[in-house]
Amino acid sequence: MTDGHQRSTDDRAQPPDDGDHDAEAHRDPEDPPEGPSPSPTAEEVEAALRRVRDPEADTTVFDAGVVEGVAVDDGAVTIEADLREFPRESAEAVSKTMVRAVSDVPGVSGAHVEQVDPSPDTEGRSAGIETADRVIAVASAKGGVGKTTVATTLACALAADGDANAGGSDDPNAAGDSEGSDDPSVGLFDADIYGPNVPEVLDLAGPVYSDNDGNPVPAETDGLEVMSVGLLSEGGPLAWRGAMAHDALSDLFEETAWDDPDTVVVDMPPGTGDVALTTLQEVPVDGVVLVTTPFHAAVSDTGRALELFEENDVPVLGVVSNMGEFVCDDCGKVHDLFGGEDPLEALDVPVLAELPFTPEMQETPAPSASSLPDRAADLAAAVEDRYDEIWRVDPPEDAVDIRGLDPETREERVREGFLRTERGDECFVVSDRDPTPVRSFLLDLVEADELPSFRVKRQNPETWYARATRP
Ligand SMILES: Nc1ncnc2c1ncn2[C@@H]1O[C@H](COP(=O)(O)OP(=O)(O)OP(=O)(O)O)[C@@H](O)[C@H]1O
Repeated sequence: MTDGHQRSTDDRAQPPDDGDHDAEAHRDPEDPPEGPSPSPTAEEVEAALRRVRDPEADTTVFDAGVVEGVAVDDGAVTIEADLREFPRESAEAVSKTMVRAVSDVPGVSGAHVEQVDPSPDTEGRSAGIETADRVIAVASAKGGVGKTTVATTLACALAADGDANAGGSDDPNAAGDSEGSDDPSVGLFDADIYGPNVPEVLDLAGPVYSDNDGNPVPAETDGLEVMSVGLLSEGGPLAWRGAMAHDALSDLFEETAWDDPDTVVVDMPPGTGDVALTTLQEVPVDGVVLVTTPFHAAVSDTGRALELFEENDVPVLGVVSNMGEFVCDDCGKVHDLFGGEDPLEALDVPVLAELPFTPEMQETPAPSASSLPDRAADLAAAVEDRYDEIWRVDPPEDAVDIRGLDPETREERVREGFLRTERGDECFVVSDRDPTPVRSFLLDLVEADELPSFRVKRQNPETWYARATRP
């Protein structure tokens, strides 16, 4: 991860403005070796960089102003460069060529490129996924069923909807960006650390900048903020396991500096393994969208994933049935790819969308209403409706409000409220912090092993609702 914001380029070595340094960088190969070469000077390294051409301009990377500084520390070279103007592939190629050129300088033990001048928009951010007003996870029991496709499409459609409302509605209470500006209000977090494909799907590349506190700032595409280990790992395959994966993901959840998003969509790791469980334990997920193909084996695995979410008190918003049919280009006929009865009915959750197999869904989505297929907007609308059905509840008049109270009084109020609730009815608690621990308190109180239901919802970082049904 780069930390360009914390780096000063004022003290960078100034490139020489004559050609003598080329000669300095080239030692005579006939000279007898004198043991390990000493660390080169910044000028020697710069001389090597002066031979690297800018593929976008008829000049060198130095003359084009791409290289902004060079630091040499005991043979380790840091090339400070501004590659933002290059298309992704060219940026990678230029980086590699610069590193190669520098590595040939005697005495260089290693070299890497650091992006300077981070995006200016790093002020006023807050770290941690809980700064989002709501978190929607997209999960699947099996790999390859279209989870990432659905997560990116959903995030783009929600962002496009926010933009449309922010820019085009006269209604100051319109949904979308609560500030009424066109600032990004939707984030996409790629938690699929074993196959972080989101950057590829959205055609995004690193480097990842950091804010003034050193926290990673999401990349941005047309107002959609995106964080992914794929942006941090330079695209190499990730072979993280167990604790390492857990730590990496936890850090990224805690440290990513978002710009006050209304919604963060999380592309979950496939399946119900350790990393998926970590996500559930560490992230306040307000609802999950399950993706499956309508094939009976995939659907029965999806049923197990559904149970996992329910056990963790995460409401299932519904299921997306993906790639169950395709529309023939020639005859226009819809072909059912799996046939037989629809096994999704057995899941007993709303079907939010049935997406056919279509090249349209393989295109790079963008958070723009004009470029997204109608079915993307329909999916977002179905998710919003279902979310509203579950969560947009006003606290009842007799809700137990424990905001701002000391711990003892909080306990007392919750005890009174719960014992006052009829058996089978819901007790509603409003808190200023995560009220999850209330659950075990209530279980002890009524000496039960389980509550018929217990749901926690963060309305915003200062207001949480808990709804507990009395057994
Ligand atoms: N409705 C669709 N129509 C056509 N192609 C699709 C559709 N949905 C997904 N695909 C394609 O199927 C492939 C797998 O999709 P995707 O990467 O979204 O699955 P995934 O469940 O996230 O996979 P993984 O488990 O590897 O993370 C991709 O090439 C994607 O473009």
